[in-house]
Amino acid sequence: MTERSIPEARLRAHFEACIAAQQATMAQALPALRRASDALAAALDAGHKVLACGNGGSAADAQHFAAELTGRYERERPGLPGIALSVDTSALTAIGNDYGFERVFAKQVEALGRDGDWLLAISTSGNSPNVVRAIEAAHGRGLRVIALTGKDGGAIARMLGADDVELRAASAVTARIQEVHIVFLHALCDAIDELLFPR
Ligand SMILES: O=C(CO)[C@@H](O)[C@H](O)[C@H](O)[C@H](O)COP(=O)(O)O
Ligand SMILES: [Zn+2]
Repeated sequence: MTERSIPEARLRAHFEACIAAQQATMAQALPALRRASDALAAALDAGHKVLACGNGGSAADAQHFAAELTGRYERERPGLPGIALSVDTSALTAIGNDYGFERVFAKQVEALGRDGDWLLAISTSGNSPNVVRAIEAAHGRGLRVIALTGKDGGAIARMLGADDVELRAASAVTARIQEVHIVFLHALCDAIDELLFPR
């Protein structure tokens, strides 16, 4: 076992930076989060579905959210239609191999997306080309977009329409942005439960 030990101050700094990012985001994102919550709940209530995509940690977030829709969040309720586009290795490798990695989500959006569905597009930089292409495909298929971003919102912020919603984490650090994104996603789950399945 190593005799080296990480200073507690360094560990504390993670929490402090996370808290600061959460507070800065809370100060500016609640109206957009409310709009996203209401829109998503209404779409699911009308029988539409959510497609979710992102890379790396954001792929995990997309899967996490889809699982909370199809399974459950905090209360017992019927499953809701959410599909993560990052989970099908055959689709990812075939589309990536045949069309290029930039098309891995877009091609699935074209195949699965229907008018009235929503795309949950997650990118901390707002610049991942395959997420950008997924949003283009979504717009072409009549889907609206909830984009989870950070930094300056990147290319994604500039391509959203008036019917889309950007939820931007107020941080320039990828890890902090991801931590805020998880709060956004759990808040959306809670709002969906509260609006569609009130206790
Ligand atoms: O989780 C992390 C870093 O915390 C990484 O896996 C990270 O998600 C990857 O580098 C992604 O490719 C970053 O893409 P994006 O958030 O800029 O769209
Ligand atoms: Zn990470």
